[in-house]
Amino acid sequence: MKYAQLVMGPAGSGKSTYCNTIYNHCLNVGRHVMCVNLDPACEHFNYPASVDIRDLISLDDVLEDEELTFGPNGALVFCMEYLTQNFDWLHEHLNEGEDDYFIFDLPGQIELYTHLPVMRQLADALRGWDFNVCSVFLIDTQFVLDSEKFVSGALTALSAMVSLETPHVNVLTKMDMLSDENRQLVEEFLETDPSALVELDNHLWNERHRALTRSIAQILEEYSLVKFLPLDSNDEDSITEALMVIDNTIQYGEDLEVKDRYPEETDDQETNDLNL
Ligand SMILES: Nc1nc2c(ncn2[C@@H]2O[C@H](COP(=O)(O)OP(=O)(O)OP(=O)(O)O)[C@@H](O)[C@H]2O)c(=O)[nH]1
Ligand SMILES: [Mg+2]
Repeated sequence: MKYAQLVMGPAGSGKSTYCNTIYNHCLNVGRHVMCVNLDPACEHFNYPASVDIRDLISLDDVLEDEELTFGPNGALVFCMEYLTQNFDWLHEHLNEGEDDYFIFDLPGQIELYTHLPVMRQLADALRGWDFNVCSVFLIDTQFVLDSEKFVSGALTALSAMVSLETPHVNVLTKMDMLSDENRQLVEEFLETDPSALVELDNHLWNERHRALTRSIAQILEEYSLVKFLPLDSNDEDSITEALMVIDNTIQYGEDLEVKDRYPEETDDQETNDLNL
């Protein structure tokens, strides 16, 4: 088997930073993972990319083409559709071997996940090449502090989950940016459920639409979409914990000894307990 994390989420939610954080963490613990940039519009990222879509097609290629007349969003969709027509290129460049683990940095345009088929086609192609695929949906922690934003972020995550049909993990990014007070609020939220969050908020819109938000919260609970992993990229323990949940979701290392998965942590009882 081979393994793939599809890192998705709204623009600016921290996808490229997450890829870099996981890459560096794995490097530090002696574990081999590879990053793939599939954002044709990106200008900069810090991880070394094993494959970069811009070698196939970049947003600028499309915007500068005299025969194509797209704005930036149409051009991005064009690039992603071009990728789906050139999956052979991707497969050849991944050149994956047994047990290889890839992290895919994806674009932030949300329509790519919610109602265009390209991401589903990518997930299907990877599954066809014997990858275990897991969607890692990133949401900025600020969203959780505001129930309207939370409902909208969670529904987008749900929509991606339903359309991709991959195992799915939600990650709350930028935990390091929270004040102590807000961090406590988020931690309380992680232990409660969305309906409690909706009840807590006395915003005017929410007062008027309480029945609607309550129903939405109920749907989120029924789909078990209430599980959010907090990630503080400055805290190694937080990264280790989030990665462990994602690895379990992706079924990484079920055949490997714990010592091979976490080379420096074989004596760590907590690690062993969590993987039983
Ligand atoms: N403090 C802090 N800032 C973060 C974190 N993750 C991302 N950022 C910042 O948020 C901004 C967006 O991060 P990116 O990683 O580029 O987000 P992205 O989702 O890849 O963005 P797009 O590719 O444009 O959709 C950058 O300024 C990052 O430095 C984090 O964990 N903590
Ligand atoms: Mg990015």
